[in-house]
Formats: sequence, C-alpha cells, structure tokens
Amino acid sequence: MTTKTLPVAPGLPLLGSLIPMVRDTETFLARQYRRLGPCYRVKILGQSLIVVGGPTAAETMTNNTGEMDAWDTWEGMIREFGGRQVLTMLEGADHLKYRAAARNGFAKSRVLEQLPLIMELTHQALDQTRVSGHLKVVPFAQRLVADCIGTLTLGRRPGPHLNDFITYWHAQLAVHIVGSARPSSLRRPAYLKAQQSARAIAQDILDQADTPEGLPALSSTYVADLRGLMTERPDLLNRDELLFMMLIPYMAGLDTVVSVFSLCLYELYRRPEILARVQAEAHPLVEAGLPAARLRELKVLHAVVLEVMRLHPIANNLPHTAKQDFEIQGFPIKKGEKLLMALFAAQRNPELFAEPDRFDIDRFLEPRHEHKQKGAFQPYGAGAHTCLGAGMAEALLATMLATTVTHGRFELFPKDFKMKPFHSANLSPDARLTLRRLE
Ligand code: HEM
Repeated sequence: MTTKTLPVAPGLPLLGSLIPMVRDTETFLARQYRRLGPCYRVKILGQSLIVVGGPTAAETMTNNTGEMDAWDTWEGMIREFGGRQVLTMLEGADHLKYRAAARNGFAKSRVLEQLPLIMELTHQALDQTRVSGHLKVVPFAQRLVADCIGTLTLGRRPGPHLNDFITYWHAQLAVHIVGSARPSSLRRPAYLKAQQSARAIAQDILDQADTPEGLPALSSTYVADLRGLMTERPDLLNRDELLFMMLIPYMAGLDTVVSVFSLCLYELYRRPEILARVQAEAHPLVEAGLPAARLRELKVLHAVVLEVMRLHPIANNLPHTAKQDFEIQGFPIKKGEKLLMALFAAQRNPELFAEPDRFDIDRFLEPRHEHKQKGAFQPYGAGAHTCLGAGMAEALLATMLATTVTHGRFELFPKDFKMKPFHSANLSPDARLTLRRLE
C-alpha cells in the first residue's frame, strides 16, 4: 500500500469546508478539483469525506468490483419502508440480475412507441393556460413528467397523490442523501401522511397493473418483470421491496427530468436567438407528427439539453462507502471511508470545455463535440449503475420541449426574471419560474 497523502480542501477550524459546501457544492468542488487534482479530502464539522472528481471518478466507478458501494446511502430509506435492499445498493451478480429485471420498463422504445401520446399530454397540459395566462413551470413539469413516466413505465398516472409523493421523496432526499434535514423530520405528521400516500400510489400500481385504464398497449412490463424476479429470487426482492420499486421510476426520473426541462425553458426563453434555432428545427418535425425515426434530427434541441446538464449538474455527485482498503490514483482509501464521486467536476474544466462558464450549445455540435473527450461529460453516471432511464429521459425531454416551443408563443414573466442558481442539493429548480402565454 502506498503512503501518498491526500491533499485537503481549505476550511475553517471546526467548521471545515461546511460554508462553501452548503452555499454551492458544485462550484466549490469543481474549484478544488482544479487546485488539488482529481482526489482530495474535504472536512466538515469533524467528519471527513474523500472527493473523487471528473474522469478519475468515471474510471473508478467503471472499474469498481465491489471496492465501494452506495449501500449506506439507500439503507435508511428502504428500511423505513420495511425492506432490506434495493437495486441501487447492490453490486456484482445480484445487481446485474436485479437491473436486468428493471431494464425493459425504462427502455427508450417505450417513449418512441408513444410519441403521439406524449405530445398529446403536453398539449393538454399547455392548453390549461389561457392567452395572457401564466404557466408555473415547475409544477407544470412535475405533473407532466409524472404522467408520462407513470403511463410509460407503470401503466398508471399518480393522480391526486402526486404532491404527497413529492413531499415524501424530498423529505427522504433531504435526510438520507443531501443531509440537509434531521431524521426526526421523518416523524412529523405531514411527512407521515405523505408517506402513507406514497405507499398508496405503490399499492395502487401493483393492484391495477394488469388492467391499466384505457391503455391496453401499455400494460407494465416493469411490474411483470419485477414480480417475476420476486418469485425467482425472494432473497433479492420481497413484497415490501417490490412495493418500493413501484416508486423508483418517480424517485429516479421525476426531479431529474423536471429540473432539466425547467432549466431548458428558462435558458431558451431568455435567449431568443437560440430559441429561434430550436423552433426552426422543431416546427417541420412537429408538423409531421414527430415520427420516432426522426427524433434524432432535433440536434440543436439536444445540444440545449446537454448544455443545461453540463452547467447545472443534476445527479452526478454520488455518495459511496469504501468496502475494503484500496487505492485511487495511488492514494490509499481505507475501508469505511466516505467517498463522493463528483463526476461533474470536469464539466467546468477549461481544458475540456472552452470558456466553461459560458452557455454555448455549439460545443455539443459538429465539429466541436467537446463532450466526447474521455470522462469529460457523464450526466448519467458511470459504470454498472449508469442511469437505466437515460434513453427514456432524452426522448421524453426532446418530445416535451419540441412540443412546448412550437405550441403557441410564451415569454418569461417577468421578462427580466432571474432564476435562483440551481445546485444538486436544491431538491427542485426555482419554483417561481413562470412563462406568460402570448397566443
Ligand atoms: C435527465 C434525467 C436523468 C438524469 C440526469 C439521471 C441521472 C442518473 C445518474 C447519474 C444515475 C447513476 C446513479 C448512481 O450511480 O448511483 C442514475 C441511475 C438511475 N436512473 Fe437516472 N437520470 C435521469 C432520468 C431517469 C429516468 C427518466 C429514469 C426512469 C424513469 C431513471 C432511472 C434510473 C435508475 C433506475 C437508476 C439506477 C440504476 C442502477 O442502480 O443500476 N433515470 N440516473
């Protein structure tokens, strides 16, 4: 074992790096990545964390054969639900088996087969806003995305329980993932009511999964495949865990897609020249009914989505725990150490992305393709746990955004509105974001 010592990020006595981490985790960690290299230690209130950044994080996650896992991140959540384990906690053969059972439900093809339905859901949602009326983007996106994911993966929409589910999930995130709330907050009556509602959504999906209302073509392969896994491997998936898995599509897909969608609309409606490029590209395709085979022609729109994810990392700051002694780049990592895989850290590195603080969609287009440099851009994670819903997310975003920007005219309200900066620890983007419908 090497004796190389990890560099330590600057901080104050006792507090350590608490203040800059709370204020803006991504900017602080990206700065330390440039100063200290891809692997360094951060101290916070007497606790210590090893941050691994950029391509080194991607490589470590890709080569992980059980040296680290995310068991501790998820354990509290699944135990509270009455289960033992869930897909995201496992490694090795058990993880692959579980992942194979979940995969079909998240396939991109589920969106591609249902593009007219996604367009219709988007139209209906937009038409609830009259001319001169105001569209609150975040709640609009939450309902739309939940309806899409519910329909495509689970065969059911969340209906009136959606807000309770969001309360449940955000409380779980704040306690178990972000660490911004105390476990005692999970005993409050409002939380307990939301938790009951979340369970009710899950139970409802299981009870109704075989006969989804009016959607015979969309019976849930996800539910059927997981039921199959439960029968074959009860040691891997029991009844309570199956119930929890009914919430996973919303847990994994809702905030992520809602954040990217909302931030895309914000960036587009304050950049008329980019909006015009996106509309010119989208109009003929939307008029042709957005044929699935032509979705990939939305290249400018796709570049907007990628640039939003580069500048506003959503979920690629991933906590792990070392399960044994091992090394990263020659630095010794001890069993039990807390690790933060900061994949996003390369996304503002000027050696990889020219003028990294500038919103510049052309960096994702021919001939620049800056994101294709190894390990530079990993918005969907790396290694065995890479996002199962990436294809579904991108197809959904393309369809919902193309439909929105070609459906009537909107402007930011007020015109000079500035959104609060979005960090991965904010559980949602700025809820004040509003569009006004012009026609
Ligand atoms: C822009 C949208 C999205 C982003 C940025 C995103 C990002 C990520 C990331 C970074 C991971 C890796 C987590 C880790 O290594 O621990 C992940 C995992 C996952 N994502 Fe996504 N995701 C998005 C949308 C979705 C959607 C729409 C779904 C499904 C409806 C989904 C389902 C999953 C699942 C099931 C996993 C766990 C995979 C495993 O543990 O094997 N994601 N996602």
